[in-house]
Amino acid sequence: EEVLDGDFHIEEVVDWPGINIKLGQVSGLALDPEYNLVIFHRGDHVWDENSFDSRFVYQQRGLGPIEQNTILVIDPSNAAVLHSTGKNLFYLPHGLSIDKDGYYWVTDVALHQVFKLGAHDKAPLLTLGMALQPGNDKNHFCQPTDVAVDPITGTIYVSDGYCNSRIVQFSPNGMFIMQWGEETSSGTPKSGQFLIPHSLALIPDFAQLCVADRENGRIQCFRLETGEFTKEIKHKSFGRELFAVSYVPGGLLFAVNGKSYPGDVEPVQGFVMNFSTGEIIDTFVPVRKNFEMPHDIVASEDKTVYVGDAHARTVWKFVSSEKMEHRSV
Ligand SMILES: O=C(N[C@@H](O)C(=O)O)c1ccccc1
Repeated sequence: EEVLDGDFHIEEVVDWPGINIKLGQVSGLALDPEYNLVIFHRGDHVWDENSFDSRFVYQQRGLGPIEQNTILVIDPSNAAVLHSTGKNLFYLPHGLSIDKDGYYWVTDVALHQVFKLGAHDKAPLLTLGMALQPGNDKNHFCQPTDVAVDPITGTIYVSDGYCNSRIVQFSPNGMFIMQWGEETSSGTPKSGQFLIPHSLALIPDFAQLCVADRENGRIQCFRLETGEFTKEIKHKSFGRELFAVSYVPGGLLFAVNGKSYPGDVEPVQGFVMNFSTGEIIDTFVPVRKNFEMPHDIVASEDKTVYVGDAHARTVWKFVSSEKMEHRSV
């Protein structure tokens, strides 16, 4: 297929007005069944060094939940806000994914919870974790980062989290099934060890789940059924941190890395990889503004890619250049 060889290039759609949408810290992006872009952002709340104590207990409850709508549904072509929801529910939004039935699955690192929401509902349909109580067992998370739902079985996978190092598997109705993963010990990180499992990409074609193992600067993939390690994808150009992954049926894996530390040579950028070989096919950066903390990435089958930035508080749209050429003709 032509996209898996060298002539594949991703470029920003520089006339897409979405970068002007007024947003808080953008934490999660997803596409709904109509290919609308859905943005999960923090409104007027921010995650900074005062947000948690040393035991990961959220310190800013007094602020109350975010009063703005934290979930925006955006028209992919003209970036119009089609629908917004999610006010007075969350304290620190993090991950967002949308299942094949169009339900939203979100995580909140302050509440240490995972929620299933209908696109037009106010109250969650399912809640996992105990509000504001960090923990590490069958019904407590610690700053859970993302959710992925198997389109075939409905099985729920949660990446948990900043202060745990595991992937937790639940049945479609939220019963704990099993977990895998452990803290990274000193020395070279081993397979199945994590240092902030930060983002999930479910790979239906290969029955695998890939995890952005953020502070280990790598992607690890596992068998959906068993949690058995299948492969690691790691490149020097990732630098120290790999923040997010997104898979497109047909074999492409997209990712964004973390901002460079002073003295690092690897720039902050997006990556397009061949899932099967792990090879990098292309890298990309925005033309307008700069990546500051690209926090999530989502891609669709037609190679449209969105990146959301928690520090730049913006979302960019990218497309593959051959598509761009048709557009320019
Ligand atoms: O990583 C951090 N935040 C991001 O992931 C995010 O989700 O905003 C963070 C780390 C230390 C202090 C405050 C924030």
